[in-house]
Amino acid sequence: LYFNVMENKNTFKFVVVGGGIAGVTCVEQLASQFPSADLALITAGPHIKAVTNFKQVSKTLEEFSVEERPFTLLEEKYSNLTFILSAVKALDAKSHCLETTDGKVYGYEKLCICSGARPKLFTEDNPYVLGIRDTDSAQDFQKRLSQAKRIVLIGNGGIALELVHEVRGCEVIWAIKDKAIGNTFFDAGAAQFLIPSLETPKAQKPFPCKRPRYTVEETAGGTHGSALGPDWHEGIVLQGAEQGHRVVVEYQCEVEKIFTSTDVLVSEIAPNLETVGSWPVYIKLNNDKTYGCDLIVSATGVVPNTDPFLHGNDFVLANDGGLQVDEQMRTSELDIYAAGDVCTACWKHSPLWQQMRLWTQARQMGWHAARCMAAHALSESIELDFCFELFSHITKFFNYKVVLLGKFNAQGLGPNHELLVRCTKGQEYVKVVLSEGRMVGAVLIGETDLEETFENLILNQMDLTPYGEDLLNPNIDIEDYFD
Ligand SMILES: Cc1cc2nc3c(=O)[nH]c(=O)nc-3n(C[C@H](O)[C@H](O)[C@H](O)COP(=O)(O)OP(=O)(O)OC[C@H]3O[C@@H](n4cnc5c(N)ncnc54)[C@H](O)[C@@H]3O)c2cc1C
Ligand SMILES: NC(=O)c1ccc[n+]([C@@H]2O[C@H](COP(=O)([O-])OP(=O)(O)OC[C@H]3O[C@@H](n4cnc5c(N)ncnc54)[C@H](O)[C@@H]3O)[C@@H](O)[C@H]2O)c1
Repeated sequence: LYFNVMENKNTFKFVVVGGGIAGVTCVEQLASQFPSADLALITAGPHIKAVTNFKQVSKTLEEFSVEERPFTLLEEKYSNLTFILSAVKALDAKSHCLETTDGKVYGYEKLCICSGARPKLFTEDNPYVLGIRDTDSAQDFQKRLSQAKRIVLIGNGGIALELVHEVRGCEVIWAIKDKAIGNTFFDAGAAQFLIPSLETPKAQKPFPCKRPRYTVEETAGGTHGSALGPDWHEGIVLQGAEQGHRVVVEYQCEVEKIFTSTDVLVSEIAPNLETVGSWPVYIKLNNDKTYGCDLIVSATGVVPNTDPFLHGNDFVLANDGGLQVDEQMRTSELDIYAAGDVCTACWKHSPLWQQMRLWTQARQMGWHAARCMAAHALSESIELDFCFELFSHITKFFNYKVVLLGKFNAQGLGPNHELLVRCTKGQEYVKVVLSEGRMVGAVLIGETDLEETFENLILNQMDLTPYGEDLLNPNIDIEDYFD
């Protein structure tokens, strides 16, 4: 790729691509660190994601709200920041130039790519299969759900856990590959604790839409801005066509075939079909069950948005399709950094940290990338931030507070670990992962109040062998114990 309009290009000291949490955190940090340098934020939609109410809960645990705001607020705050509302369509890493879909070319001294990720649907181009990613897709889902009597949900991670709890007035067939629900966050024990909540009727509550727009295709076509309705912050109610709430979990199965009754004679493909009705679409699972339904939701993970940046350049990609970054958030191309969902952390991780594509990590990476870009611009160096020492995440599933610390699912530990578990039905589930007597991870569900103490025990790697099972003894005030 060669940009022959080089002499007319606008050049900035720093350019950040993407108005999600990673990009906004990165550009804000740069703007305040270099108040007189020219900076640009290029993003495909008119709204940006802002981190608000940031609270450092403990050394590594953090909580914050995410608000969608018009970009003008950023421009008003930082006089040295230019906001470019367009999508990047090409990059020439050698000449340090970007081209946007409106044909303009911008030069940079240092660039940070924060273009996020998009849903990885288990099947493409099927009008009955949808993914949830942003306001548009969540509202599309809401509309189609309002006419639906039955939906099939594929996937067993964060989105599936949230949806299965929020959808009302519609039967949900939840088909998962695993033996237990919520495999990206929980083990079978925690899943067992949560299962009763699947059937518990709950008060109607809006489903939070947490995602900005994802893709270039949607936004560059000129439709941007139309999707974000006034009720964005109110969330949306996920109500089906009927009353009640029923979830059927189909364990250890995968999708074999999707078909409509016009495709073939349903009875030939699915002789075991229990409910022969006229459904718009049918889904055959490899456990020999077939369900008719109104729509299928694919909550099967994400794929990094790297396409516009790759052609003609030499980025090294990780197995998950992310741009590989080192501990300074540098990609393999000179002066190009990446942060958030688009990148894959390829440095030698601390034994207690792993990457998960989450808000918290998007914020941390955006912030760290900005500090590295700033340091390198001044020919200084910088160390990996402390937040990458220990994985920590606070969230909510099925209305329970959930805290995950370190190797919470004994990831990568092989047989070399033991578990301590304490569980009070309907109230709390506490699991501790120990390796050679040291705490290396924990799952805390409910109001356990243990997060800070456990975080300290994980960080200081104290030998806990002498305490044995007392570690989780509810009659011992563990905080006092370790003071
Ligand atoms: C439904 C849902 C619920 C979630 N819930 C949680 C949760 O409860 N807790 C949690 O920690 N995480 C949650 N996540 C994950 C979290 O939202 C992401 O990890 C995080 O938002 C990633 O931020 P990001 O800035 O890297 O990317 P994104 O937020 O995806 O932002 C990418 C930005 O880049 C722009 N862009 C893309 N391509 C281009 C281009 N070519 N040119 C210009 N701009 C471009 C986009 O318009 C967008 O502004 C959830 C995700 C989903 C989908
Ligand atoms: N509260 C939270 O922390 C929260 C909530 C929602 C989403 N998120 C994040 O948002 C992102 C997207 O969420 P998600 O739930 O789509 O992704 P995820 O990575 O959390 O889960 C993907 C799930 O899909 C399954 N899967 C993958 N391919 C499949 C296939 N072909 N057939 C059947 N199952 C398949 C995986 O086994 C996994 O259970 C993730 O990064 C997630 O961590 C976080």
